[in-house]
Amino acid sequence: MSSRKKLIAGNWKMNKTSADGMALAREIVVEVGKLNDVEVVLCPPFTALEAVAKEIDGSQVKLGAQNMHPEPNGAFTGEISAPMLRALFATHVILGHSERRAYFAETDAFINEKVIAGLKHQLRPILCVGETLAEREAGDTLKVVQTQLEGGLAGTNKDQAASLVIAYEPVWAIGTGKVATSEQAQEVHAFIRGLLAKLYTEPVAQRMRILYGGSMKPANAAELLAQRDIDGGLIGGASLEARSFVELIKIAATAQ
Ligand SMILES: O=C(CO)COP(=O)(O)O
Repeated sequence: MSSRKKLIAGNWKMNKTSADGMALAREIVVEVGKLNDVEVVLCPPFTALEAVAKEIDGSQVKLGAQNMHPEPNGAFTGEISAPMLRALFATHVILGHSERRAYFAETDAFINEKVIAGLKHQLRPILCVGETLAEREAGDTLKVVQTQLEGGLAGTNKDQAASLVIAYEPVWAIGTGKVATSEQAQEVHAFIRGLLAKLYTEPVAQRMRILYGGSMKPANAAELLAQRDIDGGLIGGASLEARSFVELIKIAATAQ
C-alpha cells in the first residue's frame, strides 16, 4: 500500500473542438468533480483549454496542456509558452510524449529545457518516457528509459521533484490495444523509482507519482493500479468518452 494519491490524466491528443471538450469536461465534473481520493487532470488541445478551464472551475478536476515551448515569449511561430498556460489556469503540462519525440523530433535536451521552464513557471511537468517495440526486443528497455529520464530531468533538484510526475508509456502499447502486462509495467516503474532515488533521495522518490500509459482502460486498470509502483494512468483513447474515463477514475479511487 502506498501513501501516494493516485492520479488519472486524460491526454486528449488532437481530438475535441472547444465545444466538444466543454461537453466532455462537464460530464466528468458531474460524475467525479468532488472526488478527493484521486487526482484528475484533463489535458485538452490548446484550443479547448480556456473552455475546459471554465467547466472545471470550482471542482477538484485540474487542467493540463499537452506541450509547451521552453521560452516565455518571442518569435516562435505556432508555439505556446508556460505563462500562457498559467494564464488559463493550467497546473500540469505533458512533456516528452513519444508522439512529440517521434513526429516532431524532440530530443531529451529540448524536453529538459521545457521541464526546467515548466517548473520555473509553477507548472507540474508530466514527463513521458518509454521504449519502442524494437528497443524492447533488443533488450534495451531500461537503458532507453534511463537515458530519457536522466536527460529530461537534468539540472532539477529534490525540492523541485515534488512538482514532477513521471509517465512510463511503452510506445508499442500506445493506441495499439496491446497493454503492457502488470509485471512488465511494474518492473519498469520500480526501475524508474530507483533512478529517482539516486537523482534526488529515497524519501523524495517514494513521494513521486509514476503513471502508466498505453491502452489503459477500465478492463485492465485495476490490475495495473494494484502494482506497488504504479500510481495512476495517462490515458489516451479511453479519456475521450466520459463513461470510460469516469470508470477509470472510480477504479483508481478504490485502488490501494
Ligand atoms: O499516449 C497515451 C497517453 O499519453 C496513451 O494512449 P492510449 O491510451 O490511446 O494508448
